[in-house]
Amino acid sequence: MKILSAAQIRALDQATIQAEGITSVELMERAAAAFTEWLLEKLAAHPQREVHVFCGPGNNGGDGLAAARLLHLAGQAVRVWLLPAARHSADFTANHQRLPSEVPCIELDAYQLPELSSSAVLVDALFGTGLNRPLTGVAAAVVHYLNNSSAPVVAVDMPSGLLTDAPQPKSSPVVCAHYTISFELPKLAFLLPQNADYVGQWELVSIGLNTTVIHKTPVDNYYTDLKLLTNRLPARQRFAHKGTYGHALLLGGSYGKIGAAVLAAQACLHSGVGLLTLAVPAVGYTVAQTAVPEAMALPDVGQDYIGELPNLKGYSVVAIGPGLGQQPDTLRVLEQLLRTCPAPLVLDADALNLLGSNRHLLALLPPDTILTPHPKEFERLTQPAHDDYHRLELLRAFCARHRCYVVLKGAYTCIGTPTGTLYFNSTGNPGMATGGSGDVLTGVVAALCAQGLAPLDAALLAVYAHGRAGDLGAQQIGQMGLTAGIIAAHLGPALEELTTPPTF
Ligand SMILES: NC(=O)C1=CN([C@@H]2O[C@H](COP(=O)(O)OP(=O)(O)OC[C@H]3O[C@@H](n4cnc5c(N)ncnc54)[C@H](OP(=O)(O)O)[C@@H]3O)[C@@H](O)[C@H]2O)[C@@H](O)CC1
Ligand SMILES: [K+]
Repeated sequence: MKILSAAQIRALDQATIQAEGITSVELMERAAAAFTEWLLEKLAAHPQREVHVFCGPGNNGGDGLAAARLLHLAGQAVRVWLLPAARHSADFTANHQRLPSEVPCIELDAYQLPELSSSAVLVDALFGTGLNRPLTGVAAAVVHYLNNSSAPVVAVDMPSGLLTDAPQPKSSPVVCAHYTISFELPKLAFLLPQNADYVGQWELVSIGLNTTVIHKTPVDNYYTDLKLLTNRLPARQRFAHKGTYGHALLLGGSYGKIGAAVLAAQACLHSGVGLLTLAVPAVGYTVAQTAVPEAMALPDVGQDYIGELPNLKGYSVVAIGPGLGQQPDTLRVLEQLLRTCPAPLVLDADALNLLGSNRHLLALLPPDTILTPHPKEFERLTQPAHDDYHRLELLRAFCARHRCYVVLKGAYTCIGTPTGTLYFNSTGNPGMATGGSGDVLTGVVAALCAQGLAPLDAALLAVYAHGRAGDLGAQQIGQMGLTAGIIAAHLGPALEELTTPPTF
């Protein structure tokens, strides 16, 4: 799915109106109907709750007015509160006029805001994608009022006060919605941790915006869904043998952290790799042979940490990092690897920390290398970010400069590419915030690279499948009970869902 800017969304609305020969009020009606349908479904179990719709002066307020009418027509108790304004949009006015006279519609007074019961449901239709400056005056007072209410708040399209694709000034109040019901496509603001308290749980409802125009709109940001991943993962071939699916070399583990290497290895094997060699320090040899008998174990000369680079001949990918430690000898191994690796390279965890504390080595990164940092590891490679938007700028610059792919891990893991396009992942859950989860991801990325996938495809599919495996695991034992091992165990079904079946 594409992620459009506020300006592009406006243009798309206009293009849809033109292409379909409808009026903008008719498009607004679709938006209001989709929102109302969502809300009525939520209210089905609590039909006695009164809905209070807070409307601003633009089309977001128009959506609110139209939704209030539709809720009333559906038999729902509803009340409208209007923000005082000098000007209103044409579609606001049209829907204001269409509001049945039985629906109470009252202008808000900052000094006398209504007292609402906690059983009420509050709809925030103050401002949407047209916000162009911080909220002040009555609008700011209403936002504070909504945020202090004990009733649930449902935002129409955007929580009011939040900008669609840029950070809002610190002084600007923003509605903290419990739910945000947004139209057609996700907004960048929804995907960043700094906005989590504003956006709450977000959902998309379709209003039939023109697919041809969406297809033609150039964007820098994508939200990775199943459709975007179609045809990227080939089905396994009938006459395949283990050589068909590549040979991965995984270097990791140190005293006390052999488990990280083991988890990465298990994930790699669950992700379709043909052969796996697991290079660990001597202390981990028996562990590796026992825990992952499917892999060939390669004991290092170092007892507690890796101190020597194995012969790299014959491998289709090399991954290094899980549980690696940051010993000087290991740093030398990493440098030698960067200088000599003939195969695609995946760097994670301590391999990234070693790079972060020896930044001159970044110049040695082979093009198309995949790095899988969490935000702290990424900052060690670049600089501290002022906020989540700045971090995305740093990500773009880093990937362009080093011609690499960076998998920036988080709730919506973001894959940066050398061309500047960012891909935000849509799968996964908070249960995956647990030790070893990242090691599992490294194993999946390595396995897909070993199978000959291009780095972008490998990164996109691995991140999606890893999240999906976490979701499947959580369905069975809940988010609290999720462990990295359980994520690894669900990779098979997750990847199966992504596999392209043979054409009929
Ligand atoms: N047909 C369509 O296009 C569809 C659009 N849809 C809906 O429209 C929404 C976008 O509507 P929109 O563009 O009218 O913007 P919106 O967010 O309502 O606010 C703009 C108004 O607020 C004002 N204003 C701005 N900032 C302000 C501030 N800080 N403090 C005070 N005032 C401020 C600004 O006026 P200004 O004062 O700048 O002249 C203007 O009057 C979108 O989110 C979706 O919900 C759907 O129905 C689908 C079909
Ligand atoms: K809103």
